[in-house]
Amino acid sequence: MISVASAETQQMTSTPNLIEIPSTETFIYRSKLPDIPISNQIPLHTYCFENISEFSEKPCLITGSNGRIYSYSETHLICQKTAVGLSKLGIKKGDVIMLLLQNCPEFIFSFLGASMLGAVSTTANPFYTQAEIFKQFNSSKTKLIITQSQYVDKLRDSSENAPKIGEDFIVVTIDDPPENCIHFSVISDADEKEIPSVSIEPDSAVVLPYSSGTTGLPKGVILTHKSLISSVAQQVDGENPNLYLKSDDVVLCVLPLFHIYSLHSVLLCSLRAGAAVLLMEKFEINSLLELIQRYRVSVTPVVPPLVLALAKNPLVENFDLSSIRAVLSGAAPLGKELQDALKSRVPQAIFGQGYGMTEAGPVLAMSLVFAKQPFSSKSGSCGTVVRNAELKVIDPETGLTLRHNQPGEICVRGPQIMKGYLNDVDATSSTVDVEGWLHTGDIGYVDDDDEIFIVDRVKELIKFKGFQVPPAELEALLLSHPSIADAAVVSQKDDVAGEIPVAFIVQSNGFELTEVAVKEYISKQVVFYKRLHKVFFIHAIPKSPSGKILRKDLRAKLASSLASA
Ligand SMILES: CC(C)(COP(=O)(O)OP(=O)(O)OC[C@H]1O[C@@H](n2cnc3c(N)ncnc32)[C@H](O)[C@@H]1OP(=O)(O)O)[C@@H](O)C(=O)NCCC(=O)NCCSC(=O)/C=C/c1ccc(O)cc1
Repeated sequence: MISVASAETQQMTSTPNLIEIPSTETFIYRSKLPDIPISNQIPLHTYCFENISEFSEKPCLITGSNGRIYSYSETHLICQKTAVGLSKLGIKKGDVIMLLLQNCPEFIFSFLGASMLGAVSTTANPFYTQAEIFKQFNSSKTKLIITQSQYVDKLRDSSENAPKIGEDFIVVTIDDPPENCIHFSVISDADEKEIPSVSIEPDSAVVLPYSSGTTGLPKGVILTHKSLISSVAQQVDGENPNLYLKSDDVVLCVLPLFHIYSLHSVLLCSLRAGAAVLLMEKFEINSLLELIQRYRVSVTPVVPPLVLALAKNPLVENFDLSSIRAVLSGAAPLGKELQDALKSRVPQAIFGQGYGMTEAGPVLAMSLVFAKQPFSSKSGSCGTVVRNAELKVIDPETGLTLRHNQPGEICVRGPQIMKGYLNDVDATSSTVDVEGWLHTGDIGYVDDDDEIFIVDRVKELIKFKGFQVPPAELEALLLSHPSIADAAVVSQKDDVAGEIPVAFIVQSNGFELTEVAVKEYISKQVVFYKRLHKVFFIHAIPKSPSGKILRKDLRAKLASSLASA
């Protein structure tokens, strides 16, 4: 639905002899679903468990690895106990804890327990290197880390001024605790009656994921109680929810909870709706299929590489996937051929895409095929804008809004978007403008049926299997190499991963460097998905007069070298 909103702000002056510029209309897209009242003035945990009396004895969390099932009442109780346990370790309102965990029940107990104290969880990939973990640790001012014992070695930095476990921060492990660490049971066995009473403002942070946004290095994205509640409500609340989840649904949680897609659209949406969440620590096709069959999984939020695995792997034929009623794909574009290939294997399921971005809190658009009273949707579309929000498409040069079918930068506004980047006013103001519009850096258009199609990206970001690879981070590492004079990292299309990072390098005079040496230099310092897949040696990095890397030129170079190969 399109509505013509207030005329764009014009600089009007009272000087009589100035020519008046005709006002320009702003075209704003809204959901086909009506706005709903959203109770976003309460804390996130209260909102998630608000309807718990309707399903308190139903399964809430199912642990795929050992079959342990936690009912809603049990989950709620352990979250409260964990809140008390964390507070006994000194965690209080406004403090940050780091969840360095794969998917497991303790992730949820800790996240919601911290929320109950008004504390904030920063989420991180346990595969991060020591340097990556400590960057986020220092930036977020983490006081306590919850992790698994196998990752504790990475938290021991022997350099002199580095923070030390037990002295400068606390480490809690969910399995046997190594030296100076505390077992999770110490916090989860606390007496829930001792829960401190805290007043939590809707605008206070509850989660702090890291994202590089449209440009630069990873930054802490402040998502508040209000923003996350709004985003969950936009999906699952109202008489005709956009993403209709039922309390007898079993929702697959194989995507990592340390990213906002899974945290929001799998966990929080399921909790609000009373559905069961099936937790898988890591993706492995055989156990995934076994678990879908055993627990009659009905909703599967996925990313395109998982669609590929399910569509192509011959093992799929050996399992009963008839329980799946909905397949939601997000985080990267899903091609029609791939969608159709999986559709032929699970013909009873509805397919659709969601469009999210950490900074957008996260969901901008969701396919209406998932609504309780659904609308049809075209393959390739990533949905229509969520309710209680506005979306516009602007010409990146002029900032003027574009109408149907004209590609431009997608912008979104609503109560769900981030409060801002942590301690980074400049990055915040170049992402969220003074009128509250979040500029995504994605180029797309809205068709005549109000469906959104993403066609390109103005942002630098590379997405490997849905994971963010910020080129600026790899470029900074490359430039720290003594034999590298200049460097640029861009994406190359890839059938399996979607995109892979490749580097263009200018060598310093007189030094000989090999592709293997450059790749090794990077892979030692970064998590697996940021590794370079190819290195090209060139004489100069193409740059604009202001010094900006001309990434489009490099991508074109790449495409032509591939074509001639
Ligand atoms: C499940 C995937 C698709 C595939 O996993 P994989 O096949 O294991 O491949 P990986 O490349 O990830 O793993 C690399 C290696 O790490 C290994 N590994 C891996 N987990 C383990 C392990 N727990 N132990 C031990 N070895 C391991 C794995 O086995 C593998 O080893 P190797 O085969 O030797 O290379 C994985 O890539 C993945 O989770 N990707 C999704 C990332 C993601 O969630 N992104 C979302 C960002 S936020 C966003 O964009 C929001 C959008 C959004 C959109 C819509 C919405 O509604 C809301 C939001």
